[in-house]
Amino acid sequence: MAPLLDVVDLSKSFGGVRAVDGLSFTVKRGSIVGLIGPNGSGKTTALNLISGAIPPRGGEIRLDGAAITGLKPDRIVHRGVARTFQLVRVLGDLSCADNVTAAIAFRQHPLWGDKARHQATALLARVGLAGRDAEPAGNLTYIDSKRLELARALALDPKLLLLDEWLAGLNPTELQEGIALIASLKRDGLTIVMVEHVMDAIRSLCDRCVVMNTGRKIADGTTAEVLTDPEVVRAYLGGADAED
Ligand SMILES: Nc1ncnc2c1ncn2[C@@H]1O[C@H](COP(=O)(O)OP(=O)(O)OP(=O)(O)O)[C@@H](O)[C@H]1O
Repeated sequence: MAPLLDVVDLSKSFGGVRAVDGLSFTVKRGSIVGLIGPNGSGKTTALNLISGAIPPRGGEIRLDGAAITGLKPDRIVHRGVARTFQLVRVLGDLSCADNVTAAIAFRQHPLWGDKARHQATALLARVGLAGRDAEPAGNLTYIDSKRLELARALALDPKLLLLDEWLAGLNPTELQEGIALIASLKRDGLTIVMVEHVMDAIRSLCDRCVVMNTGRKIADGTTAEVLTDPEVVRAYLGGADAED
């Protein structure tokens, strides 16, 4: 079967910095791929290119066989890509339910009124925020604001979910809950690309990993293969960037 996501020779420079330099990889439908590498290796830039936040200098991105390269973020959402951000983005003055209904209005086939509210309630429950509909988002703890941001991404009804360090900064108990939640999204059929430094999460969730260093791909394979690759160990796992 054709891959859900096909990234071909993608490039982006900022001034003289080649943030993403000839990056190619594919993501099979229903799989979780980890995008890993040291700080500044180009991972977030790659997510920004796939989600349309910034246009690439060169290369192509195909979703379900159709090019999405250079489309505006709202068009890419409509094609089926949603994301979370490294620094959580929720609307702090609005209730949790209103945060999710606002996102539902941006999907390709929006829902309104009661239908949107019911869907928001279900999505909040899905991410572990059952019964929290009326709570102001600004009152949430760090993990709960991450859960809410995930509900907002799911509200866009994606085929492909991009997670930018969604598991960063969680305590050990929260981390296990977060890993279980992401695993349950995969069981529901979602395809996921996750930028992550938390090695426990990468080991337990990712079918494959793509490793970047200074904008280039240095390894691509099953998680077990990649994490024992001598070049990966030298560039990343031996350094201080990976978290146990
Ligand atoms: N908007 C920008 N303007 C200028 N340089 C940028 C910009 N965004 C990223 N860069 C540079 O591009 C390179 C790749 O950055 P990027 O944030 O993609 O790396 P990363 O692998 O996600 O890092 P981290 O793990 O720290 O989040 C870095 O050298 C960074 O300084």
